[in-house]
Amino acid sequence: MLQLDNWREIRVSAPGSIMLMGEHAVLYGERAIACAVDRYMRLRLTRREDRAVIIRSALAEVQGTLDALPQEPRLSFVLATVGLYAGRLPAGFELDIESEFSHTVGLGSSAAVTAALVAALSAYAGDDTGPQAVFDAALDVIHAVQGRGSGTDLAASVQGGLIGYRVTPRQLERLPGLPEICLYYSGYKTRTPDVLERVAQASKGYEALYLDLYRLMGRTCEQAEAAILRQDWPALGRLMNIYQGLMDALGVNDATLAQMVYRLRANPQVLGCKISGSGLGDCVLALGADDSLACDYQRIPVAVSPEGVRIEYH
Ligand SMILES: C[C@@](O)(CCO)CC(=O)[O-]
Repeated sequence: MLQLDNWREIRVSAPGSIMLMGEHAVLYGERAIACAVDRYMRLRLTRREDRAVIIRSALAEVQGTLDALPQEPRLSFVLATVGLYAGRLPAGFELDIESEFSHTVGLGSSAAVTAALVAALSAYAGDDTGPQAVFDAALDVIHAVQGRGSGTDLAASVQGGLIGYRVTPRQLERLPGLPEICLYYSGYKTRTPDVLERVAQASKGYEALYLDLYRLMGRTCEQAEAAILRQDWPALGRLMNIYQGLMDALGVNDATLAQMVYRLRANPQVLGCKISGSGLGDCVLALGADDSLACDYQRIPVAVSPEGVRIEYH
């Protein structure tokens, strides 16, 4: 408890994350694989004597009090998190948010900022800051802001490393590392809730077929976990390609993403590649790297971050 009494500043970092496999199917009870990546969201929280709340980030600045915070859609996850804790905090605070990655690329910035802020405010409130408590509170915020969400990227961000994950019954296993992976940003994205709505519309009249697709995605993901455990990278690449075919069947592939995928697959150094995340834009993930695509699409080299949410008291 000494650290809770004496701190002047709480610093929290949380890694970004990517989905390696399991997109969409994880919402239907199948397993997913995600990893924390070495790009971090960093927060600095200093306490105030009064009830003022001042939040500064590259996206927006907000000033209010614990009792009345303004609306700011660009900080919806941050403000929802503050709202969750406002009644339990002894006084106001100033918060500086710095991100090592843009919120437009698919590195799970909403999950990372929510995880980091839940940890910071839990520390300030004297609550449990363990990974399970941070995960549960952050998932509540994500559900409140965006509706559905499996929490896969959040789990990776909180725990760090490469993880196998299932929603119910909740399972989370650490997996060993990966060889070189690389993301390529398509230049546009469709919000996950909108992609989910498109899939829901497309599945009308084909519900049983879609459930079979989710089951196949789940089997593919389980085999991918086995390939990771035995470090069989050609097999993992092949399974990524199979999963990409299933994403296409689901209707979340498009012409640009398909072209990126096929250009990457033309390189023998790329063992496999697929959309990472919900689809209809955002990023393609390659197992291996390819320089030729980098002149047309932003290349985002990433490595697995063994570290999840980290709290420091100063
Ligand atoms: C499409 C989805 O499976 C992945 C989005 O990154 C949604 C989710 O898991 O919450």
